[in-house]
Amino acid sequence: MQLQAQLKVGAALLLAVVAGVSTCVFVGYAQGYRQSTRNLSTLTSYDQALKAGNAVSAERAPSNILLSLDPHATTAYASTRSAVTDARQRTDAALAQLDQLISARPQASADQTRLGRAREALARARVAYDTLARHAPADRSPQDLQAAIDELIAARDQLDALINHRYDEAVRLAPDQAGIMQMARILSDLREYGGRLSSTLVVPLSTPEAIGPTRQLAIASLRGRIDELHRLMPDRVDETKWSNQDLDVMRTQVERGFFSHTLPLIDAMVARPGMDYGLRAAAFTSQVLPDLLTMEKLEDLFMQRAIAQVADAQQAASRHMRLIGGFLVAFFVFLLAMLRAAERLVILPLLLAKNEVVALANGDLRRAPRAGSSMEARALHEAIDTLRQQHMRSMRLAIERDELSKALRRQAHTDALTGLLNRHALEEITGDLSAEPVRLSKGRGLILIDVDYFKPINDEHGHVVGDWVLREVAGRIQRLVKEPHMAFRYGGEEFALLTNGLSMKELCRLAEDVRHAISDDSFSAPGVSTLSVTASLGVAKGSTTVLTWLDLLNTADTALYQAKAQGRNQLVAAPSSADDALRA
Ligand SMILES: Nc1nc2c(ncn2[C@@H]2O[C@H](COP(=O)(O)OP(=O)(O)OP(=O)(O)O)[C@@H](O)[C@H]2O)c(=O)[nH]1
Repeated sequence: MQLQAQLKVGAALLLAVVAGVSTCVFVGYAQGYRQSTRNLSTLTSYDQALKAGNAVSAERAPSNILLSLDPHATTAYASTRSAVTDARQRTDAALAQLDQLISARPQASADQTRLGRAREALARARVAYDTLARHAPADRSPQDLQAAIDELIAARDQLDALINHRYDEAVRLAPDQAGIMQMARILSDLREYGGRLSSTLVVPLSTPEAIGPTRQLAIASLRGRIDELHRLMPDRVDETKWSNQDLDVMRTQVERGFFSHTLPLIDAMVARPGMDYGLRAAAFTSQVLPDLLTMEKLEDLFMQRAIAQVADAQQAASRHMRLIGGFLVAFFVFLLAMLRAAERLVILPLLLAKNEVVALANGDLRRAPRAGSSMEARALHEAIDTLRQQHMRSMRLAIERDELSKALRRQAHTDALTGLLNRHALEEITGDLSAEPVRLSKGRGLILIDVDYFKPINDEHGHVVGDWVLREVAGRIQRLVKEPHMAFRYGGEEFALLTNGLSMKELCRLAEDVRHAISDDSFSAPGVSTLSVTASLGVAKGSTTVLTWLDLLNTADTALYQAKAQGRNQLVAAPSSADDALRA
């Protein structure tokens, strides 16, 4: 596999492993996020149920005050009426918000039924209150007053069922928050029971009338329940890790207000003999209300803390998810950048270096484009440069060797005196004449040229002049020979002219030209004024009877011998066969 492909596979595997591990961690955080989102939703709907309960409880105080006021005589009535309207609006808004929250939850129908019942009871209670409020205080019977209060309590009871259900679900889904939710529940119940307790005194205080045994029993039951919840409170607060300065301050206010002021006040009023309670209903309710609201605030503070903690957990999970997502993207980008860098810094330089080496091996000595500036890439390029230099040296040596061998070959085939090809060169063409005869093409022709009476030239003028004459003769022959014909010094004062493609007639014409070239112009060798030189020529051509090189040489030699014998300075052409003669 190529390095590039290997890198890509490696990067893909690495990415898969990192993505796998990150996904596992991501899934963990995603579950945490989902869990905290669900917890948040559960806590929010539980909190809203408590708020709706508190709103219904809170509606009772101005409503009860209203029932102690004269609709015609007091300005207090109008302001209380307005407070009732505000309280009802707050209740309706809280119930509407609760409705919205629970309808978004799974299996909402049971809670919606409970909410519907609470609304119906609330509507009945409001009608009862409004009817009574229109009458003068003297026309309001204690029974009707109690009935209206009971109807409002019934509305709160309907909500209690819903609060219980929200509480159960919240504890089931978010057991971590169970302590705080229970604490909020206790405070909500305390606020409600405290409100109910003070409501039990509204009728006696408004009418006024004595607290009868049934009411005594109800008051005792509520006091018992309140004491029980009060006993539970410290444990719950200690168990939770929610205690901090704000909560402690408010908790102290609740203790000082509700438990040390309101309850003793109620106890004292209940304990008073006769119908002189010391306080009218409106004043009593106004005194009690702030302590109840402090409890409501404490409960709200607990819930807000719980919600804030879950929201923190949700945000932390979301932050971690984003962090992992970001890490994955960054890692992917990093891998991509590494791959690119590897391509640019390693693979591309390697590929280009490979191409350069291949080109070098194919004889291309040019410097190819290169990439990479790393130490390793530079070392590779230096190695290629060294290779190139060695390659150039070897090529130079090869060329020199080739030229040398060509020169040697030329030298071996050249006659040193005349510069013509020598006999050895002729034998390269004819082959070894003493060995197996080599067949000859019919187009081949041979002219043997022998200088006449050369020995006397040597003898008379010396060898230097003899050499000079030989060179001059060779020059005159060479000037007449054109490609593809070739001239040789055959030996001593004898020359050979090997032709190709000439007819016998053309061959004879060439031989005649050679003879004239030697004999027509006298030679003026150094130290010798004029010197007449002639030559005898024997001409032969490949034919049906002259089949081999040996035949051709022998035939030309015989013809030359004949020319010498016939008086020299002439040419003799070896006779051809009849067919050949015809073609010639
Ligand atoms: N100067 C010189 N003489 C050479 C060379 N090679 C051969 N000779 C001489 O050439 C002469 C040849 O003489 P012969 O064979 O008797 O022939 P010729 O004198 O030319 O007589 P014919 O061929 O019969 O006309 C000899 O004296 C050789 O020494 C050479 O390279 N230089």
